[in-house]
Amino acid sequence: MTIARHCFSAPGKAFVAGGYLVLDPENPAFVTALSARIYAITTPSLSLDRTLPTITVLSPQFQGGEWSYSLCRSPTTSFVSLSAVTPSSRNPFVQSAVATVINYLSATGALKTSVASLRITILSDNAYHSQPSDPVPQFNKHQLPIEAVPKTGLGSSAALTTSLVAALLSFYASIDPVASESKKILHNLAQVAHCNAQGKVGSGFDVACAVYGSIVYHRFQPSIISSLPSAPTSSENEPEVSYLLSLKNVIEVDWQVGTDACAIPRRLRLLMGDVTGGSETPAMVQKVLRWRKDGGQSAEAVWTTLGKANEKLIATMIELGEQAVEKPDEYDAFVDGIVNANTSGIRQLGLSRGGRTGQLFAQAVDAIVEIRHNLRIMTSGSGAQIEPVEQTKLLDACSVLPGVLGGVVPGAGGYDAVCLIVAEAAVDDITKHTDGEFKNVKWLELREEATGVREEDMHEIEKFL
Ligand SMILES: Nc1ncnc2c1ncn2[C@@H]1O[C@H](COP(=O)(O)OP(=O)(O)OP(=O)(O)O)[C@@H](O)[C@H]1O
Ligand SMILES: C[C@@](O)(CCOP(=O)(O)O)CC(=O)O
Repeated sequence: MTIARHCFSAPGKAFVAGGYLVLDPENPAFVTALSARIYAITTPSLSLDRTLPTITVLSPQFQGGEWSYSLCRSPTTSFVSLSAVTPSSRNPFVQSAVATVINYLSATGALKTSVASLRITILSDNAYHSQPSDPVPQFNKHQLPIEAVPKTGLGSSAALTTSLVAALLSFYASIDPVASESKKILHNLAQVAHCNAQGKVGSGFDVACAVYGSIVYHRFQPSIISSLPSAPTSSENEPEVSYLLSLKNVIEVDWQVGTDACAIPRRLRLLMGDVTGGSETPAMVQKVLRWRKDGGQSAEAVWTTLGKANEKLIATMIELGEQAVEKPDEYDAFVDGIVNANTSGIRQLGLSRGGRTGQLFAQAVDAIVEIRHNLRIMTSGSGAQIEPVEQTKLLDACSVLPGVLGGVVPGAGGYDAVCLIVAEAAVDDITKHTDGEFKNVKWLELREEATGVREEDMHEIEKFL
């Protein structure tokens, strides 16, 4: 008998524009999906003779990467409780993904009465975690538990949760999780599971990007998730029934999230520079929100102007993408000309020639300058180090390199990374800069890959198992 194995993968993210403002559902954020992915491979168990089916998630790249849960379904309420077979090692994201999907499927009636056991193997691209400087194999193995391996900030928990939810939906409900009609359910389940595991309701841009790929994101109202009761921990009929009902409602209702596709236009590249440092996002969010609340009209004016600059960058990227398709000659001629020009040179060229394409390039440069200007006002006003002085120097140094349209501190900002938009043909020369202003930068081999969750060809993956 051949075992039907499947593999679903989801990408990491770069949060290019819209940090903080995205917490208001009306504001857009530009989030691009990256070439770094997390893969979840299902292997069904052949033995169906267990009284309690188990779901085992293995993450063989990390020490102790095995989390196993026995499932027990209440015959009266259909609530499924999980008991950890490996209680000493906890993985909140794995546990939450399993509990949320299985209970949702139990609530809808899609979960069969005799549930088969399942093993899911996780593989994650090396880019998610810091690697030693010597060459490492693809899917490198670490000698430490997952929580102890330093992260690079690409949204590993969102990609993990999304690929796991996709694998579980496919196996237990024969749902094709990557079909466009199922993506809403996949997205909502992954958001609920991710928020529960994180213990907070964030804006959800990382999960949305893992599902939909590169997008203009508008968040959901946080009350959608915060209104969901916590999963009952002792077996009592009434809370179990009401939990399942609420879960089903929350997953199936329209969250009105914005997930329109928006990618970096062809022949341009997103270039990420890792800057060794770290930032505490929740503390920064608190400072920014306090500054906005206490800052009166002047803070509100900065918030609004920054929002307009974000919208301008997004609209420009969308229109440039259209130009690249509809006016390929004009577009290509202009892109050929910017490889030797720096940020202000590209702006000049754009204003003096290049037709609509040139105007759009100049507009992109301006939008990035305006975003950075307002982020710096927010930095000094709030005390949150969004674009700290060191990052200002680095971004300014980047903008005098040929082929650089501009760059920002991604996400919440801080000392983690810089994110540049550059001409593809200039990448090799830009990444040669590793001294002086660039001495703390590690140029990453990542690129944008706009696709969200997808099913992989098992033949390609098999060799890594
Ligand atoms: N390959 C993996 N295997 C198992 N668990 C993983 C894997 N990758 C991530 N996780 C889970 O996600 C947790 C990391 O989540 P966390 O939110 O701290 O990081 P992140 O999503 O990468 O953050 P950031 O938003 O800064 O990019 C790990 O401790 C682990 O529980
Ligand atoms: C500040 C914020 O808008 C972005 C945080 O992004 P990151 O964790 O730095 O990738 C918070 C959020 O969107 O949840």
